[in-house]
Order: sequence, then structure tokens, then C-alpha cells
Amino acid sequence: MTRSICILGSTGSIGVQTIDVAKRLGIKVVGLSTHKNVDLLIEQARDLDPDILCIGDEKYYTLLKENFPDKIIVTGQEGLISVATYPAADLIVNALVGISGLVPTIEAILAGKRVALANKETLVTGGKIIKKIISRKQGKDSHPILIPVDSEHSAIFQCLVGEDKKNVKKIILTASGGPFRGKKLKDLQSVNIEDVLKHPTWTMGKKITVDSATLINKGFEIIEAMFFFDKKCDDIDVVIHPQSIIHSMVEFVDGSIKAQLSYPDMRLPIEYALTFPERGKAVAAPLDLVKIKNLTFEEPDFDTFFLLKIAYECAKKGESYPIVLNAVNEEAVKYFLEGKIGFVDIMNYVAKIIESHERQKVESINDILEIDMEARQKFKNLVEGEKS
Ligand SMILES: NC(=O)C1=CN([C@@H]2O[C@H](COP(=O)(O)OP(=O)(O)OC[C@H]3O[C@@H](n4cnc5c(N)ncnc54)[C@H](OP(=O)(O)O)[C@@H]3O)[C@@H](O)[C@H]2O)C=CC1
Ligand SMILES: CC(=O)[C@@H](O)[C@H](O)COP(=O)(O)O
Ligand SMILES: [Mn+2]
Repeated sequence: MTRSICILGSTGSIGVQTIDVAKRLGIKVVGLSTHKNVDLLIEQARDLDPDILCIGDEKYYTLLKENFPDKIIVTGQEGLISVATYPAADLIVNALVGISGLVPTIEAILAGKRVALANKETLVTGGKIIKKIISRKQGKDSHPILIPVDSEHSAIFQCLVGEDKKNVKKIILTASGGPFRGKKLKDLQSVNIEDVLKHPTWTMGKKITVDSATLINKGFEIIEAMFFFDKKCDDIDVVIHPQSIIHSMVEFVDGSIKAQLSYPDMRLPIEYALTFPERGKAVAAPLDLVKIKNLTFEEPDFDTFFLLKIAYECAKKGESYPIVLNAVNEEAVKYFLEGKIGFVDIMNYVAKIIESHERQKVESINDILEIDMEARQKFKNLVEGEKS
């Protein structure tokens, strides 16, 4: 059982829920990090009394030091790595958003930490490299170094307990379908930020909520599942399940399918990651199956939500493709949330840049970061070029 954790991204949706679960389980939080939400960081630090605090912008250093003279205060990327590798933590919860989660995950693993990984962009961009690092690090200890927090991957992880890998035929990822399920491309031209952020079943940070609306979130989850469970993308299906009660399924060679069900509450996969291989009872809310009544399934609409199709193609091509997919999407979502481009533009820009991309080999973390930067620049040039 985990006794002490650091939370990277403690002020976000997963971060805040992790604090709730940790308090209920009696787990000590020894480190916290935020990008810029200094007020919430101070509030969390007063409540939890951790040893180390990190904030992205160093202008807040003095304010934090004045409030917490006895604590270790760190800033920027180096500070984040200090939290990710903090000696007193048994486990690091990575609740950062975007590629900012990649290097801290790698540093934590290299420092011998177990990582509860919510940040899916880590495996989308760095899956190949991280797999290599883990295969060197994972000794005879059967306790996995990386534990999934993403609800679908937690569900699959739970379905696989006690199973032999060779008996797994297929992974079936469930998707809510997002706020625009059933809509066609022409209906999406006029949607605004508010419409996009109205997720039908989950309350999450803005970036992942937009990703759910384009369905690229499910595309990222295919790539995440390939690395978590050592499967090819052809063995990973996506099915629309609007109720978000079945969080994913595993089909075995004998045709049997296992599923994990619960109300859509991220605190359950967080709790499982913190208590594995045990189970906690900090957030238990038993399903009332009779009240739920209907669990329904549909084919995804690959024509309207074409980023899901593109994500499959990127997953298959591998190497630089998933990195470019992620980078352009991150930038496009940022531009959308700033009101600079429309919702369908996100999908079109990602498609356009992927279409003209030429595969590059990925051998190192530096390769990833370079490919990421180039793709972001390409996106900016494209948008600015079209404006002028
Ligand atoms: N929310 C959910 O229910 C789920 C989330 N996930 C995944 O978990 C991850 C976190 O998601 P979510 O909690 O929704 O995201 P949020 O945007 O709510 O939170 C992100 C956290 O990371 C911090 N942060 C943002 N950018 C940086 C940066 N460049 N450097 C350092 N810290 C940064 C934020 O600080 P600040 O508050 O200052 O901005 C915040 O603490 C994502 O990868 C997402 O895909 C997966 C499944 C479900
Ligand atoms: C809660 C969680 O894990 C999210 O990734 C969720 O899956 C998003 O919902 P969609 O199924 O709509 O992408
Ligand atoms: Mn998910």
C-alpha cells in the first residue's frame, strides 16, 4: 500500500480528486505542483503540510517562501523534476496536462519511483522510449512501475488481473461519444466553446474535454493502450457507450469478454492506482443497475469525427506520427480556447499537418522534444499564413 505521494498538477481536475482520495485513504501528500494557480497551491499546502512545493513561474517563489518558510520551494521544469523524484514519496501521481508530463514521468521512473499515470500525452509522445526504460528497470518485482489512472486503462488493467497476456484477443475501449454524438460535420461548424465544454458524463479539465468532443481523446487512448498493454492498434477497438458506465472491456481468445463498471467518477481509478494490488473503499458508490436500466453501444462515426481515423493511422505508422498528432492538437486546442480558431478548424489543422508529415525515427527524448517543437511551429505558421 502506498504511504506517501507527490502530485504533479495538484491544482487540476485529477490533482484535486487525487488529494480527496489520498485524504480518505490516509496517504500522506509530501509534494505538490502547479503551473500558475498559486492561490490553490497555497490552500492545498496549508491543508496537507507537504515538504516540497513547485510552481511553474519563478515570480511566485518569494510569495511561497514567505507563506511557507520551512518548506522546499522549487520552480520551473527543474523544480517539477525535483517533485517527480522527491525521495520521501513512494509513488508519483502524474496529473499534468499535455507534453509537460513527459520528462517528469521519465525522471520519476529513472529515480526508481512508481508512477500513477493520468497524463496520457506521456505515452502518446514517449511510449516507445518509456517502454525501453521500463524494460530495463522492471526487475523481478511484479508490481508495475506505471499504473494507469485514465478510466479506460484502469478498467483494462483491472480486467487483466490474473490473466495470461497470450489469452488476450482484443481490447475494447469505450467512448462516451462526447457532446456532439449523432451530429454531422455541417452541424459542428457553428458550435462555440461553451457547447464543446459540455461533456455529457464527465467533469474534467478543458483540454481533455475538447479532445473528447473531437474524439481525438479516444485516439490518444488507443496509443496509450498499445503501450500499457503491449497490443497492436489493430487489436484495439473503439465502441461508443454513451452512459460511461462500462469503462472498457477485454475480449479473450475463448470469446469471453470482461468489463469493469462503475459510475463515471475518476476517484475510483485514482484509488485503484494508489491501493493496487489491494482495493480501497474510500469512494465506493455501488451501481444501482436497475436504476441505470440501459447500457447501449454504437459504432463510432469515423466520417464526422475523422481525427479518430487519423489517430489510428498515426498509431500504426508510429515513430514521429503520434508526437506530431499530439503537438498540433495541443496547439490547436489552445488556439480554440483562446477564441482564435473554430472547433472544426482543430480537426482540419491536425489533419492537414499529419497529411503532409514525413515519418522521422524517434531514438531519444531530445528527438521527441524537437519533433514536438517543429510541429507546433508548423501549426503556427499555417494559421498565421492563412490570416495574412
Ligand atoms: N480530468 C479527468 O477526468 C481526466 C484526465 N485525464 C488526463 O489527465 C491529465 C490531467 O487532466 P486534467 O486534470 O483534466 O487537467 P487540468 O488542466 O485540470 O490540470 C492540469 C494540471 O497541470 C498543471 N499544468 C498545466 N500545464 C502545465 C505545464 N506546462 N507545466 C506544469 N504544470 C502544468 C495545471 O496547473 P494550473 O492549475 O496552474 O493550470 C494543473 O495543475 C491529462 O493528460 C488528461 O488527459 C485522463 C482521464 C480523465
Ligand atoms: C474520464 C476519462 O477517462 C476520460 O478520458 C473520458 O474517457 C473522456 O470521455 P470520452 O469517452 O468522451 O473521451
Ligand atoms: Mn479516458
